Amino acid sequence: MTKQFVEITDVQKSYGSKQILHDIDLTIADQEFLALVGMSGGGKSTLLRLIAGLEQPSAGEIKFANDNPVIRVMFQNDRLLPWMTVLENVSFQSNQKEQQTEAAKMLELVGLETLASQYPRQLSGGQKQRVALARALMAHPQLLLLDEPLGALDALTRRQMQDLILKICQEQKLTTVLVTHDVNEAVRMADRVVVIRNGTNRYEEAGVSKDDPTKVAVAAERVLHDIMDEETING
Ligand SMILES: Nc1ncnc2c1ncn2[C@@H]1O[C@H](COP(=O)(O)OP(=O)(O)OP(=O)(O)O)[C@@H](O)[C@H]1O
Repeated sequence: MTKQFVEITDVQKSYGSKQILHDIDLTIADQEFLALVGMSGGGKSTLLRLIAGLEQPSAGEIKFANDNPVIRVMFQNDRLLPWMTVLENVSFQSNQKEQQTEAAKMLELVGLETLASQYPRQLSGGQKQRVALARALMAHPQLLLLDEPLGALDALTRRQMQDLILKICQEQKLTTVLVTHDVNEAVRMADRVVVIRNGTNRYEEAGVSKDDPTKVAVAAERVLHDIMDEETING
């Protein structure tokens, strides 16, 4: 049987009297790559923040298979510190030799070893996101949460980053949750695509062959249709 990593039961989240999420029931398997898609404002980022423990559910529970799992979040905004070099951003400016060696290793993993002494302003958007990824990996997370991390990138860089993230998640045996507006990206990257609709997870699409563009396109169209299918929502 597949090992579970996160079990989300009957979760609800409200801000004041405004209910954002309800009846969220979702299990994420160990080393699974899950994508969350849905209408803008539908609560995807809220769910990610709940999983990250940055916020608490109003009701229900989120349980992890092991105590105190190491979780890191990567956002659309790279959140790099402009006055620090790439290496310092990744090593948290630690002068400890071990920390620096580890940071250099992480930079190599994301293909940026030659840019260690540059400053964020000298980097392209894609390179900055690689630094952000290296920084997230420094903690050796078991769960990597990606909140639209590639949203600001051009199509080609975005595709390269998708491949890099997939490769690293596989190599590092990470459990990953990706929030994205891009349904094609979700279908292409994830083992499972969950649609958040009307405040809950009502629809799931299993991953398709990532190397078959036709299958990806067909599955993406199906997911898109489901996100927008008002009749099904009300029915
Ligand atoms: N701290 C907060 N206080 C009050 N309302 C909030 C707060 N955070 C989010 N919301 C509201 O919750 C709803 C869901 O927001 P969320 O960012 O989770 O959606 P999303 O699906 O990630 O949207 P998008 O795809 O546009 O990023 C929105 O209506 C938003 O205004």
